[in-house]
Amino acid sequence: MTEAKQGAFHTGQYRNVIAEYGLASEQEAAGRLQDTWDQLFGEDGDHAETRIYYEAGPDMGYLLDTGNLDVRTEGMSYGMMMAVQMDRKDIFDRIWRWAMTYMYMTEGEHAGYFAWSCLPDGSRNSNGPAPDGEEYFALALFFASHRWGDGEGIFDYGRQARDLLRTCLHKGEDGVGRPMWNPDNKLIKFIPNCEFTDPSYHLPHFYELFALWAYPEDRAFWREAAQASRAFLKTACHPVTGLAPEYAFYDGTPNHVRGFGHFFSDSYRVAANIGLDWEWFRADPWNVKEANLIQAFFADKDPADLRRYTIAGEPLDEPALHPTGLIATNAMASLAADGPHARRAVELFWRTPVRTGNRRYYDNCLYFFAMLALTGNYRIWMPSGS
Ligand SMILES: O[C@@H]1[C@@H](O)[C@H](O[C@@H]2CO[C@@H](O[C@@H]3CO[C@@H](O)[C@H](O)[C@H]3O)[C@H](O)[C@H]2O)OC[C@H]1O
Repeated sequence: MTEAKQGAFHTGQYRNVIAEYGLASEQEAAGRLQDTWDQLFGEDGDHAETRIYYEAGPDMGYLLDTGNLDVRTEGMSYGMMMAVQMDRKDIFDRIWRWAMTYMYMTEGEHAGYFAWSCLPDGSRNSNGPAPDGEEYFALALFFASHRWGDGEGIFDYGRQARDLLRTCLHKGEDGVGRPMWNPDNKLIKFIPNCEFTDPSYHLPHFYELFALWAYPEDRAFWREAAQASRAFLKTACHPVTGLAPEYAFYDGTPNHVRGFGHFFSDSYRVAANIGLDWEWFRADPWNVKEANLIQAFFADKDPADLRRYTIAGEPLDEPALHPTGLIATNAMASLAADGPHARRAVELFWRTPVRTGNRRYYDNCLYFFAMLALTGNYRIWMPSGS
């Protein structure tokens, strides 16, 4: 196996795996993507059973965690990434305005970050941030800047992204608060006030782009962060099953605090991230091996009986809370996988509908990302003229 490339540049290629596998024509795949969007964003019909996006007044909107009845930076930043990929500036701006109005903190220890959980009326459940939200906000803002151009104030997307990333790295240098990335090992933390991590927060393919577009003094950090996260993931993912825990220490060992040392909801995103990193950068052949391992682990698992697993692969006595999300992320791994299970994982996803019921939010977020990615529509938006 070769070493991960330093400062890899993007491939610029976006496979339509659905069409490639003959599951649908390109036109049918595009139609399914649009239909999925409509179901999640409540367009072209009510879609009360499937939607996760709701308008709030004349110029705002939010994604609701329908299981926890709150609005999370995770979902809001995902919604912005979905909207920019779908060229929906109207919805992007509504979500961003809601986030800046209710979630953005201007005072206290976490000033400059976003409160990770609010009620739909905008009141805060917590004044703490969750770094996965900030990293998705930042890249969605850069893509918006490049796709639509910068506006004024909070709609000066590029500046908002750069300022946010500066806060994420430099917070605490004046003695107040803490950074979201550990300055020494360059790994993202689970929350600023802790010294462990969440493998699913590691997005080296985002950091490669932050290294191009952050303030110049921060770019070297992001290049190193991409390398550090790729190296970290190798330690966190089990060498036989490929499964990662929800929380891990910086050396990759599972952190079992409050039961988060097993393969469960957060962990699913690792497979999707591995796939997209490979699609965008082809930086490290380990992604291919890892995607193959995860898909091999699930090859003999009944999709109707997915469970919580130890990372060694022992099933625990608890069903998966988000089986549709797991099917989606395992399929997205096929962007990298070249093994015998890559096709089956995508076929299973393609015949799985979006989720209904009160736990649908997380599943349907992961489902939409997989639909974007597997139809060749989860793209890097470069600055115009580059
Ligand atoms: O303790 C909180 C911590 O919980 C928070 O993490 C966010 C919530 O969990 C993560 O995703 C969830 C996966 O399980 C599904 O059931 C939920 O619907 C998802 O929201 C999410 O990635 C985290 O941002 O972070 C802040 C800590 O203080």
